[in-house]
Amino acid sequence: MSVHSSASVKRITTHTLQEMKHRGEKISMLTAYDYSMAKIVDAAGMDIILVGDSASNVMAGHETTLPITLDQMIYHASAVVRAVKRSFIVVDIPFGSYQGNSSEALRSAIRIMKESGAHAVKVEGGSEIKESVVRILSAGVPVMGHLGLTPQSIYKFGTYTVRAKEEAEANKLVEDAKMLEACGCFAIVLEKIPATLAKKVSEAVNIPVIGIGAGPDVDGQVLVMHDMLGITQEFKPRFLRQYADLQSVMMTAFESYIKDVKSKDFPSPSESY
Ligand SMILES: Nc1nc(=O)c2c([nH]1)NC[C@@H]1CN(c3ccc(C(=O)N[C@@H](CCC(=O)O)C(=O)O)cc3)CN21
Ligand SMILES: CC(C)C(=O)C(=O)O
Ligand SMILES: [Mg+2]
Repeated sequence: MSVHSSASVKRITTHTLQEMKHRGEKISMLTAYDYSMAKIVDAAGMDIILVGDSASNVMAGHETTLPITLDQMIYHASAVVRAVKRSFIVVDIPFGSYQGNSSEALRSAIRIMKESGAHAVKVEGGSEIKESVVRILSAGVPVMGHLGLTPQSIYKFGTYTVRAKEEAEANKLVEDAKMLEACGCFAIVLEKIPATLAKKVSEAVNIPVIGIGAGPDVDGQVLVMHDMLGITQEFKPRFLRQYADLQSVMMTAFESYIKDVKSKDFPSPSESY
């Protein structure tokens, strides 16, 4: 039986991820928003698939993650769930569906779990959202935290610059990470903070810490799929490593197709009935 047949595939769980941290095996995490792409990411052996609210940018063309709705996140998440056999699937709870109201936070988390079949949710922030985190965890839903650059509060900061360079902000971040661990979160994402601070956080908590622009001394790395594939055009922050130039591959394919249609080369007799 092939390792990719459903019967023999061993699912990644929160427990697997915890063990990986303790073994020192780095955790791989990538976003996916649809069935076809998630199927490839899962088959490649990704540990965690994040149905990120970056879908707002990458899928819908919005400037920020704020406009995407809970219904839209559930639509993306259900498509990903249908494709995946092994990866652990985490879904961002979108802006406005959990902040400042723990009952709504619980309702949103339960809708995601029930309607998409995903395995966990992710929320941005520390002490400000503690009640929501506790409430979601009380229902048995695994929660991933997200500290540092938190794009859902971009208008509070005004820029996407590196976070927690000042000592006060760095101290709060460490305290928030400890708080999230104490509440029972199974992992934390750290976005765009100094590598030294990320290392300190990873050592201060026992749960896996996944970085994006947080240096090498964390327990895993996450990137946005379309950025690392070179489909995204303008977005080239320092933390991004581009693993392919799909933009030019796709452009060539589209141009060839147009040419073949115009020249009547396509379809040929063998492509016709
Ligand atoms: N395509 C995409 N990739 C992402 O990584 C991503 C999204 N969208 N949307 C949601 C958040 C927003 N994120 C961001 C956004 C901007 C920077 C950033 O570094 N921007 C500028 C620098 C801005 C500044 O220094 O003021 C850059 O260098 O591109 C990083 C992460 C990460 N997430
Ligand atoms: C960048 C990652 C961590 C994320 O939250 C997203 O893709 O929405
Ligand atoms: Mg996000």
